[in-house]
Amino acid sequence: MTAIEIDGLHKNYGDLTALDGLDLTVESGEVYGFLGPNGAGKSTTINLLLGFLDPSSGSATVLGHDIVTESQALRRRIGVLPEAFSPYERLTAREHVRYAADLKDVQVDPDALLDRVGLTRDAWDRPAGGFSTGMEQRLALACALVGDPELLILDEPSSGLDPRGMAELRDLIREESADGTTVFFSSHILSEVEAVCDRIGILVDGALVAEGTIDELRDGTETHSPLSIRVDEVPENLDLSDLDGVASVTVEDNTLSTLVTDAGAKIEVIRRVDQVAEIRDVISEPASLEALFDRYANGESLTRTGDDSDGSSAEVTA
Ligand SMILES: Nc1ncnc2c1ncn2[C@@H]1O[C@H](COP(=O)(O)OP(=O)(O)OP(=O)(O)O)[C@@H](O)[C@H]1O
Repeated sequence: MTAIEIDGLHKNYGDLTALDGLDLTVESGEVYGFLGPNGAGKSTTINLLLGFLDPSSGSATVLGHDIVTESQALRRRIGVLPEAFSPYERLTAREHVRYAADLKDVQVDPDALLDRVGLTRDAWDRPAGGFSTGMEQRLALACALVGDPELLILDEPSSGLDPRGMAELRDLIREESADGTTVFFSSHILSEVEAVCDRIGILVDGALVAEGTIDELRDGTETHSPLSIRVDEVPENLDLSDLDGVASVTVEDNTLSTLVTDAGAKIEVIRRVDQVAEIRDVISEPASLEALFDRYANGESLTRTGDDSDGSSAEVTA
């Protein structure tokens, strides 16, 4: 079954096109990471899905409900963590959760939910006006979980959370997913969604530029992976310029650091170096997630390690 079906969605704010014909499908039970740089249109998409905005054109359904004509019915079945959650200053944490339950017309055990999101017991009966950003975010998450929703829509859920809070959030998403809940969450950090998402969609300028598992995204574009080779002594005039797929080479002490596009290029580099020097160690790493995201989101070329200005490394012909 399909949890979210978006078909040619456009949203204009005056002359500005925020969504430019977005097509996207999220299957029931999936954890879908909705990635994009600032201003890509992630929050606009979420606000449209929740019926808070009307599309300029196109259509979408959430749990089978049309987002324009059936938004009230669908909101009862989903849990939402909005981008800018701002608690009622005078209401306590417990009162917030009870209020969220009243809105959905469901029974709730506030203590169990507040405990689950890691809000410490001493904060449960304090007015939320004095909460830190991280506490506010945990409270928002507790409210989103009210009524055991079939679909969780989380807009930048880790903002304001410290590393421990982010790890707990990942655990919570995994638990919800194991229970069969569909999770759709937005972020602009690929490493954050990579740990929990089945699939990732990358939104740029209001349209998807890539979609798939992290491995599919890696296979779908040319990214540069670091390969370092430590040798007994780096020979002078080492020239790798004729090798395909070698983006850059730098030397620091006895280590050659290269950026290469594929496994074939790695092997060629190692062979060439092996002919002229004694190899002591080889370290090969996958392309960084940041590089992968940049590649899709900004079409940016990768940072070249030979650009060091302090003179500690030198560029070799590549
Ligand atoms: N109410 C509005 N009126 C006018 N323009 C808007 C409005 N809301 C959003 N925009 C513009 O629409 C575009 C998409 O914004 P949106 O907030 O959806 O992006 P986003 O991907 O969620 O960004 P961020 O990661 O910064 O939250 C941006 O150019 C933004 O300035």
